[in-house]
Amino acid sequence: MNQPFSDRPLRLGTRASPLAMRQAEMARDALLAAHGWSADAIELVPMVASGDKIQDRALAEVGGKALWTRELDRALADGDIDLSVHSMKDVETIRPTRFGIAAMLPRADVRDRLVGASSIDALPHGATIGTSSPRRSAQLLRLRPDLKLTLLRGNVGTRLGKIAAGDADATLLAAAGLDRLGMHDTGHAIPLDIMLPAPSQGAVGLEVRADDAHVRALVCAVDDQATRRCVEAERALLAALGGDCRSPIAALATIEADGAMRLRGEIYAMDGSDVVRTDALISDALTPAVLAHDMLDRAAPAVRRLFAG
Ligand SMILES: NCc1[nH]cc(CCC(=O)O)c1CC(=O)O
Repeated sequence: MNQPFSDRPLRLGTRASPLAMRQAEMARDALLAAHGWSADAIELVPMVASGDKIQDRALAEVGGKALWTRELDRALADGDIDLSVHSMKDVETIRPTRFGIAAMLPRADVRDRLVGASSIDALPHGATIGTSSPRRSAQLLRLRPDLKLTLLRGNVGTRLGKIAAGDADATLLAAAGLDRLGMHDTGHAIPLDIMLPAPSQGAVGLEVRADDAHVRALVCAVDDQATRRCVEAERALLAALGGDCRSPIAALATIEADGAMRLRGEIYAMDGSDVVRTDALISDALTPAVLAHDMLDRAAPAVRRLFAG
């Protein structure tokens, strides 16, 4: 088959931010290559998400991850687009059952990068860090209680501009986003043993209507199974914790040399004063949900009350 439909291109919906557009192009290129289609077989449909219109308040205050997916969801449900491309990190753990993630692209660098200093240790005493992420705030305060946190929102480019303008001394950004925007030399990667990423960081997902077997089959061709397994485990941990984008939670699953899956997770008190960690090989008995419940059992009240699990 040398085209997705006999009479029209495949319509791929995306947020309109530069990073989202770049990720949509990656998804498009992967689909074109997998099927040997010519460029006109796929049409990109950019949509402005409500989350992109709200720049002045903490995202957490105004309604969570649905802000990033609402417009795309409506277009997908209505058939205006055939699939939507998401940063998996921004996708709610519980999605409408009428949709399904049919593929994940190979995962990028999962680490965070510090922009404005060469390392967390090198930050001056009392430095101001701009972020809107409860996870990054808690992790930074855990390492450096002297740091001041200030809200920094907007697209990657906007945030970098605010650092350059002196709104804060430094910020943390996902290496994946910087790399995809061609900013390979921006910032300094924080080692994973110092800072664990957000669940799903660095993964791009392609979502389809669950009842659309034709598009699902087309999209499955670009699925990276190792990425999918790992991201599903991280999302299962997040779901069992009852966490959302307001919860200070980090998680990373990796496939070990022998094929076993290692899952690391951390939940924090908002001010970093407390942390509960897990680091285990996943098995039939030791599932992400079991690890989540064990973490909550061990958590002090200040941590546990942040989670609904
Ligand atoms: N919440 C915004 C967001 N969603 C996905 C990424 C980066 C790309 C990724 O993690 O896959 C970013 C920016 C950031 O955290 O620096």
